[in-house]
Amino acid sequence: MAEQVDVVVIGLGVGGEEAAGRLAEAGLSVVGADPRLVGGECPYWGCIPSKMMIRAANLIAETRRVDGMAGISTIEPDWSPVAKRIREEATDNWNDQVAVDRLVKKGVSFIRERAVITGPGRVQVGDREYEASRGIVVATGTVPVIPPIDGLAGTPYWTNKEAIEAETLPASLIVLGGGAIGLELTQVFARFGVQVTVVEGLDRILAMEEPESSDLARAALEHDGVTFRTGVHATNVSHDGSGFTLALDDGSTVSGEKLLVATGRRVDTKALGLDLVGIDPAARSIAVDEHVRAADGVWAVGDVTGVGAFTHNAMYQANIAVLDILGAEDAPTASYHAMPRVTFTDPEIGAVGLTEKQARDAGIDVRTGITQIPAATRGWIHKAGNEGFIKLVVDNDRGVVVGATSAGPTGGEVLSALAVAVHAAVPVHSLRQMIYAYPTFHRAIGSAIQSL
Ligand SMILES: Cc1cc2nc3c(=O)[nH]c(=O)nc-3n(C[C@H](O)[C@H](O)[C@H](O)COP(=O)(O)OP(=O)(O)OC[C@H]3O[C@@H](n4cnc5c(N)ncnc54)[C@H](O)[C@@H]3O)c2cc1C
Ligand SMILES: NC(=O)c1ccc[n+]([C@@H]2O[C@H](COP(=O)([O-])OP(=O)(O)OC[C@H]3O[C@@H](n4cnc5c(N)ncnc54)[C@H](O)[C@@H]3O)[C@@H](O)[C@H]2O)c1
Repeated sequence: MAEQVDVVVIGLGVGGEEAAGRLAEAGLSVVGADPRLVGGECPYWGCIPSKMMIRAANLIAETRRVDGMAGISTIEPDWSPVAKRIREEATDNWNDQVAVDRLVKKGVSFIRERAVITGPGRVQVGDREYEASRGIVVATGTVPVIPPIDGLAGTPYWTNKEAIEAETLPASLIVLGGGAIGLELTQVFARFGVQVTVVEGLDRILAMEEPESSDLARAALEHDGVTFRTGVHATNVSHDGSGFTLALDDGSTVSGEKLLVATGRRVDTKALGLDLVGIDPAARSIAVDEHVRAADGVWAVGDVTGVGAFTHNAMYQANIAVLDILGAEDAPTASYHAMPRVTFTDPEIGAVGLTEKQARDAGIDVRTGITQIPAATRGWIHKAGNEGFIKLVVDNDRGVVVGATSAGPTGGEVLSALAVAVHAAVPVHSLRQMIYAYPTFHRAIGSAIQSL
């Protein structure tokens, strides 16, 4: 006999935790199911521990910049305080009791089990079945893509999980995939003395961003001692007990003590019962409308929607789902035209909205402007580690910025002004008249506008 509840939330990562907690606080009876840790990827194997690692690696880099500017510095990098901080401060040694208690205090019935949809409004969680009168929220996130390369499956390769959990560092590391995960972790490990080789199948790293961003990231990481192999694919992987060898399709090989696979993420919804509610279980992601509805009585939020694999997107969509489920009069609708993203390399590479190519492909009459951070007063003052640029992509017909990149020291913070401009479609002539404080990094936005 199915138990009656208002809502079942499947998956309690960032998106599901937010949706379940808010719905319970609003007075609904909510069951939240997750076989793993409440909070999901971001606090335990993603954003938070990786940014702690980046903070430590950036301290090393800043210390190395002292020479010639503030004296002489020496530094002996040591991974142990980083591994300790990740255990003690970030993840409670991968224990989610605090998060579980917080969720239960909000009124959510938490079950540490995998959930499966068994029909419209019906969900099986472990050995219990629920009938959800108000709806089901699917927030099951993604899992790492493991490419079908000969030999790889049988080897002890790392994904982000093992990389974040590392207590000691290898002497050398091969990173397969030059996207956000690969590059952030590459720079961390390189700054701690690991010999890193990045193997990227496309002809440039960070390929979803502007070509200028790819060039900047590559130059910065090469400065950290990283070797890049772009435009090549691994055809075979072998592990001899002490290290990995990748055979590449140009006939060469790459060797390293460890191998990190960072070749993207995929949804894992095949066994979720989605077909029973009219959703294609084999699709690359769960398609959602502007209320993040996926089917009658089903909402989907976060990475599983394929809109943008970012914590801020999971939170954004969770809010939309919550207000729609509650029938709020002024429930917002989703708009992704100003999706911000920051790759937390040093220099940070922030971007919002469309790249120049995406804008041209969309048929927009594009004008671009670019300014270099070292040429801006603050960049010149900053000197060591000042590399970066601001690039604007303007829709000529509408006279608004539809995309922007802010790369450099605090590039992710400088992005905020550009995100407002794209989000609110602030006219370019208005941005041109603004006063930009002197001598800030964000004042370079004014120079980029002048260069249009
Ligand atoms: C190394 C790394 C660094 C990152 N850094 C950033 C960053 O700096 N900024 C940023 O915005 N994003 C970052 N991300 C991405 C961010 O972690 C994700 O976008 C975010 O976690 C997505 O949240 P989610 O709720 O959609 O899914 P997840 O956090 O993946 O949670 C999904 C949950 O669903 C559960 N689940 C799956 N199937 C079932 C089922 N059948 N029943 C019950 N539960 C199920 C899983 O166990 C999991 O706990 C990073 C990711 C990684 C890997
Ligand atoms: N700072 C952040 O916000 C942050 C940080 C980390 C991750 N994330 C999120 O996590 C998602 C996943 O990150 P990711 O870096 O794994 O994926 P990604 O899609 O960003 O990059 C994967 C890279 O691997 C390459 N690749 C794929 N198959 C390959 C193969 N067989 N050989 C060589 N290269 C191959 C791709 O061309 C691509 O460049 C990102 O899209 C991002 O949304 C965000």
